[in-house]
Amino acid sequence: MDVSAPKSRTAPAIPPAPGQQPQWPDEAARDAVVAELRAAAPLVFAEECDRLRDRLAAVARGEAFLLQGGDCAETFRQTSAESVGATLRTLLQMAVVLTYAASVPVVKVGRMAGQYAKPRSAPAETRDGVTLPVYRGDAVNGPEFDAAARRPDPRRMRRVYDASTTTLNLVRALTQGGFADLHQVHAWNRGFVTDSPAGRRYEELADEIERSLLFMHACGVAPGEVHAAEFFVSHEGLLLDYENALVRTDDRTGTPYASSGHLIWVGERTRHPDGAHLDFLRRIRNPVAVKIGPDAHPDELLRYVDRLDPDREPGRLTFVVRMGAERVRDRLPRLVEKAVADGARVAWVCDPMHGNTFVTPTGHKTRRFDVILDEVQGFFEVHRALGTHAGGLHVELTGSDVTECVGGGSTVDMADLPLRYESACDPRLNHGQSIDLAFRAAEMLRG
Ligand SMILES: O=C[C@H](O)[C@H](O)COP(=O)(O)O
Ligand SMILES: C=C(OP(=O)(O)O)C(=O)O
Repeated sequence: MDVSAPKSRTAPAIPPAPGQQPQWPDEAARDAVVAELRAAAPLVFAEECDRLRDRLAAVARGEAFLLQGGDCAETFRQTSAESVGATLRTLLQMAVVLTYAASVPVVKVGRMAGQYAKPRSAPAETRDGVTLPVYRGDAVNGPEFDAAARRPDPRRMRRVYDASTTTLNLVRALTQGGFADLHQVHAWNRGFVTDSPAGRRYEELADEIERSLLFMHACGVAPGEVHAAEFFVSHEGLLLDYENALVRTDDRTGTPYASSGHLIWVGERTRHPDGAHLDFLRRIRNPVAVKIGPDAHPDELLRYVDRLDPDREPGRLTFVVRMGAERVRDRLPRLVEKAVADGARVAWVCDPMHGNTFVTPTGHKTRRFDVILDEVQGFFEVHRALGTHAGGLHVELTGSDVTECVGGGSTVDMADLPLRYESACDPRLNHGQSIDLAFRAAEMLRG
């Protein structure tokens, strides 16, 4: 069990994350749900988590690239075969673009089957003079702006478990049952807009892949390897009642694992090195990640390494950097340098979404595609200059043609935002923008 005492380090004091846990109004109901979850079957298994740790070790060593993506906030309403299938297809398409165009193995991880709880900047929101608690994700309350919906309801944690079970069932069936077969590379694009530059580029690449597969078959190479895709799920480990209730001990080793998802991360707002969320990560053997914002101090990163990865084991710890395009070139180098000098063997991944959000005069939270791309570019530049590996991308995206981020392959502009703004929380890249980003990132990776 990973509970070694951290070595002492100095780090600036950051206030402990206040208020990101719901105040459940009905404690007896909370206890009853927690008891149910404690008795429930695990959603993921220790062996699968170990396999992902091995894959992420390759990322940390510079031999592979992580693609992690999905909704900002999953919702119960969208737990459907159509929605899960569209997100999965988008991620498979992006992975194929990155693999083929940059010739690196891509580790595929969804922000799926558990991404139902959201940290928020403010505890309440006001509309037309009425103030209500903020929406904290379907795990806690409802998005509708009325007092009953916004009241935290612990029974929602049971629904998270059920929705995650359904999503995982779909993911497992789709990735193992022929849907993810590389021969379907054209079919993955069916139903999506193909007359955009990114869509056309994808179709060309799919033609090339088909020709390569035919060539391989003609040479007698067995097609078995391309029939299924290895796919993992991840979410922010925010709601500690839920996460603790789903910890299971691995029979093989007696070690605790989070059974709520393969990879669990702690977000920018709850990453206090002495806080309860870090302590949760410290107690589980899954691969774990910490989001790193622009104000992170190098000493803090060393504390994360000491706490979460005392054995400096590649694959155990990933830093997901989300600085904002304006700051990444300036602030990331000293963090990477210090961590490397300390012997950390972490994977470095870029989240180009969370540092680049702004609200339009119409009240839509959005992000500009060019700015997202600029942060990715800055992230690559920093790693190239330091001789370290730009290990992956962490993005909020969906397989639908929503209009939530502006610019990019499918040219959504500000005036389009109200047309299909469907996110329950932050703006996501739509299908075309996601494919566009994959092509651009592949160029950077190849370069
Ligand atoms: O994913 C997102 C977070 O919950 C979000 O960025 C916080 O958003 P807020 O600033 O609207 O609360
Ligand atoms: C809230 C999130 O990110 P961050 O913690 O980086 O703000 C998120 O990824 O959903």
